[in-house]
Amino acid sequence: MTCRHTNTFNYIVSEERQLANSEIAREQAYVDMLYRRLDELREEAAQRLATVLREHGGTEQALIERESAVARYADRVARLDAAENRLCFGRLDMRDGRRRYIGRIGISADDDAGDGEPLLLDWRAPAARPFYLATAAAPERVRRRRHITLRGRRVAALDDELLDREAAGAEDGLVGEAALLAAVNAARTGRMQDIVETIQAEQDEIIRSDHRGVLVVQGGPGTGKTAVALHRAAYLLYTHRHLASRGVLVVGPNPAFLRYIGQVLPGLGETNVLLTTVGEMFPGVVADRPEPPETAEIKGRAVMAEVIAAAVRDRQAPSRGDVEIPYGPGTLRLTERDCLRAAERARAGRATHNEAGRIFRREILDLLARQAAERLEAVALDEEGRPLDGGDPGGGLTEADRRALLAAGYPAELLEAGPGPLTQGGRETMLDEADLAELRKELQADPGVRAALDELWPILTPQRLLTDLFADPGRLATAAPMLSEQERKLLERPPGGGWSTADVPLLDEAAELLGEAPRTGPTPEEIERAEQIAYAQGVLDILVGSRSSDLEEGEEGEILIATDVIDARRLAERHGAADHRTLAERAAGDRSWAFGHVVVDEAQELSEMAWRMIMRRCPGRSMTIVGDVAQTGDPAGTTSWDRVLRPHVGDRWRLARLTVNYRTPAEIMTAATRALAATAPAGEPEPEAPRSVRETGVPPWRLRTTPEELPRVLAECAARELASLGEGRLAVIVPDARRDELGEAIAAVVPEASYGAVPDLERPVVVLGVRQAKGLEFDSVLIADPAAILAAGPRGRNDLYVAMTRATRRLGVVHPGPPPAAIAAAIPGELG
Ligand SMILES: Nc1ncnc2c1ncn2[C@@H]1O[C@H](COP(=O)(O)OP(=O)(O)OP(=O)(O)O)[C@@H](O)[C@H]1O
Repeated sequence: MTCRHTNTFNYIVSEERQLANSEIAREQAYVDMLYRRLDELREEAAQRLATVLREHGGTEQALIERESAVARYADRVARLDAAENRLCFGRLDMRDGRRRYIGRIGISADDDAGDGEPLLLDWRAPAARPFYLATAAAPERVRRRRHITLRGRRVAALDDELLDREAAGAEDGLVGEAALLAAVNAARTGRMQDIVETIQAEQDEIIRSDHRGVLVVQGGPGTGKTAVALHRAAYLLYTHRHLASRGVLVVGPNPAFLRYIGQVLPGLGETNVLLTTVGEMFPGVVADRPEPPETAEIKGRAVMAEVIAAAVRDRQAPSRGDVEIPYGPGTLRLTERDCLRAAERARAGRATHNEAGRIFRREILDLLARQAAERLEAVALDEEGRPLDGGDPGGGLTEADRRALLAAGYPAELLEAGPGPLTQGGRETMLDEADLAELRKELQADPGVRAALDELWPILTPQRLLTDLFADPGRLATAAPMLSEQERKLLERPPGGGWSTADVPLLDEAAELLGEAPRTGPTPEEIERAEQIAYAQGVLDILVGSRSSDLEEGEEGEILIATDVIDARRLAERHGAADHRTLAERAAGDRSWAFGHVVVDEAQELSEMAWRMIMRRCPGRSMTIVGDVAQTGDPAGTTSWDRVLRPHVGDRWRLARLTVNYRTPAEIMTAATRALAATAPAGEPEPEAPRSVRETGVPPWRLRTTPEELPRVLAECAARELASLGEGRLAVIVPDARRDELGEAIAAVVPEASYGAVPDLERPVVVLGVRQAKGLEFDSVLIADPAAILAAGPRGRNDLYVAMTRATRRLGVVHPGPPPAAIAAAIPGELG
């Protein structure tokens, strides 16, 4: 399918014609009025914000109200600022003669009245919907749809479609062809743009879907999956305002991609959104450790959940025979049965490992305390149970006992006379409950006992669990008998060296089972809070000091002063305890944050373990999942939506499809599909290629070189492409393993080139490893050494397909030696 211009009228504006064109002048007047109103609203919101920021004091309730007003007005200011660029982009002329202007936000003449005809409709409002849906075949009471192009605050062009059947004769469903073509043909900037002006009907359907559960959007390259997912997030935040308090999580494939899409939602005025990669989802962990793909693949398997659970269990009173603990002058003994029984009790409540550990330790300390108590008595009583110096056993220890016990190394506190006798073995003992509690405390502080307890049921952080597991083949063998020896070998590694992306879902899984580890020291927040309280105390001291110096001696104060009604803690709360972090910042630091909606982009890349982690972030299972199983590059990634989703939502998910490619011209799309088909394993169905929205008449090309010459030839090609590109961006996509080497060679010839772990996508040239190119797009793409991309792993063919479909205009391939079959099939002729 290609665009036609049957029923559109374009008003192309040059400086001279602009004034002459009465239509444009009329629209300009309307747009001027909208911007005046926008300025007024901004001014109002900024003033309100400034006023609440100036307020202080008052009750706790007033503080809370003030905080929420600050957040509300700051949000409003951000929204109004975001609307500046292309405030209004459309007009609908309805059959009944009414007009609706469509824009980035809704604006009415009187903001407080809330009724009356709006001056501008938010693109997400139901009344704006015909702008995206109306066609000549189904005009939805629309007579004319007008696209208004603004440059700054000036109307630069108008593009009209008349939606009556006679004028139209159109039935292929593309809406606003001229505006759409202008958008898809525009030079790329390295940052994704929003598509509010040209959303197509099949996309609108998904963006506004009222499906509350899991919505999967499957579509080929360039069909707007990312764009649709982001616009859906903006739509949901607008339509269901309560979502803003839980926020929306967007999970993308890599940091470069997040930067690429990073401004779309703020540009739509939505800020309660956290963008993240899987590797960034465990607070406090930076997942930058490289790892062989085979290891990552094993770590991504669902069975690793069982491995982690077994690894945790293996740390709970492992049966290693009786335990002897040196204590005081003797030894305490725990039998294996004692330990197992305590472990059973600890596990009975289905508590997390660290919570259950508290129960286990209490049980064991009880046992040890009783043993120690018996030993105490043995020292203090003769064989018949009589006190050594004739004292009364029920009445506590005599002075002589005390001296003997102190000399034997028993703590002095225990030898204080307790409140009453304790029965042990049917007879009264010298020690009562308070003594036993004291003994427990002593035991707990004893290094020998602590070491034994740590061995039997250590307090574990996820990091410690995984470090110990991977560092110890014995532990691995116990926890992962379902893996082969060779697979376990791939998991082994010495402690230290940081974390890989595939470790992150395992850490998260472990955190679920372990629960919070009791902290040994204060958190930075607690330290800050203590400082706030100390400061507040200082303020109170000054107040009290000055107040008392005003009073005569003995005079009672009648005037209420601060300390009469408030203490330091509450004063600190009033002035410093408000959490000023944005919702996204708070959510990013909190592993247990439950998001209102989760968007997963390039979802085919996620491993089964990563899905488990993401599902935990969204207990309500309100999700938009977008991806393309034909683009799966990660060996642990998805080949079937049903397979990955079934364990989490059964069959309660819906599939929507996108079929039109807005990025890749037909010539390139055909080549990419041929390359994919040429490498298809036997029995795999023909890949379904999305229909490109346009042809460019520029065929992809390929050039043969030698392995030695590749860096030089590639750099020369990059320089040539850049020169012919003018505005726009060029990507050189290379095998992952050669990214830096080839990046350096290219940068030596083309100094504008950026490469590295997080390259600057706004530079004219960027060199990317093939996995970094996921989800991105460029005006021109050069692919280097396709054979190495294909050979890099089991999903090499998908990676090559992704690389080929990143281009919006031109594609070239440079291959050392003969082309691999996929490239020969895709691009038959070689450049001379
Ligand atoms: N309705 C539209 N109007 C204008 N541009 C659009 C429209 N839909 C998509 N596009 C553009 O098409 C390009 C591809 O969109 P997007 O990146 O969302 O596709 P995708 O399906 O996620 O691609 P891939 O899976 O290959 O990464 C983007 O430049 C996007 O802005």
